[in-house]
Amino acid sequence: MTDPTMLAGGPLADRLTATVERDVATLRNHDVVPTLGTVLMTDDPTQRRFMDLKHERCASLGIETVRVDVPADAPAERCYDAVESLRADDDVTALFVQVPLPDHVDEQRVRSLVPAGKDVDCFTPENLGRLVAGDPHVVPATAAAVVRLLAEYDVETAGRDVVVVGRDAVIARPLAALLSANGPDGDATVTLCHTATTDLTAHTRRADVLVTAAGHPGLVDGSMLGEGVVVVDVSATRVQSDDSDSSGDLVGDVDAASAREPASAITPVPGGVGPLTMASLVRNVVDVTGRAAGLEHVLGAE
Ligand SMILES: Nc1nc(=O)c2c([nH]1)NC[C@@H]1CN(c3ccc(C(=O)N[C@@H](CCC(=O)O)C(=O)O)cc3)C=[N+]21
Repeated sequence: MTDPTMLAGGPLADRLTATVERDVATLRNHDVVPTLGTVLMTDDPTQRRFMDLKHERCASLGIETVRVDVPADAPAERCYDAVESLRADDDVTALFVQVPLPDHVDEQRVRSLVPAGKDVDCFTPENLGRLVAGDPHVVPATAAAVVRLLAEYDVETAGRDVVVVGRDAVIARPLAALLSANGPDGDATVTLCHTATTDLTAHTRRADVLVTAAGHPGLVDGSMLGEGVVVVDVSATRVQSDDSDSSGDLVGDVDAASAREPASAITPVPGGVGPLTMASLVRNVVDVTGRAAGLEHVLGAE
């Protein structure tokens, strides 16, 4: 058996990021400063680290940031107020709310508080609706990352069976809409599997392309895969490694060791979808900023 192709996201992410860097400079030459406002409401160190990475990346590209962190046990109003303050701040050109939010926060209310024109994650009802209708204003960073990765490695989607494990509104559902849309990078037959799916293996075994976004390490192993499947693992869960001094390893939902045998291609975790998610997010920051300033035409195509 030949080893599977490694679907590394880094090289494409670097190319995409280079175009973002040029566009930031172009916008600044037009006196427009791309500025990302973020809201994070969690005590989870992994989620905090993801947010740190976003701010570091923005800083390195010349994108300003305004960061609002709310403790996980604070009243929900603190979260709504944070979004409203960034909404009202004219210097903030782009807005990102990291999920998951605590259970006592009404996520649907938060979605409605984000202005569609500042939304960089297809979080608002309007932008989600446009995406499902086939006219996206902005594509969620993670879903965009998966589509870009499949295109980069010439993984055909037309007419093929794509099985997505997950049903959330930031990754799984938008991704299903994109991959089943009429046209390039679409035309797939998409199945969404989730915690109420009775026989997960029956679905994963017949997948041509399997996308996992459940956040459950080990949920899928090699025995659940069909021969030649392309595996895209979106999840990145931090687990304690044997080395108790380390902060732990990032792992996906798929047991990579046993998946190697059947898979024809597989994403590494980390180094697969993650770097492309970051690049897609900063791409969106520049796009919504340019659009709001009427400078869409000066931004370089990717
Ligand atoms: N509304 C919303 N949209 C999101 O897109 C979203 C979110 N909420 N909540 C949290 C997750 C997590 N996320 C990541 C982004 C980049 C990396 C990334 O850059 N990963 C690198 C490095 C990881 C590391 O070194 O820790 C890699 O996988 O190679 C990972 C994870 C976006 N998320």
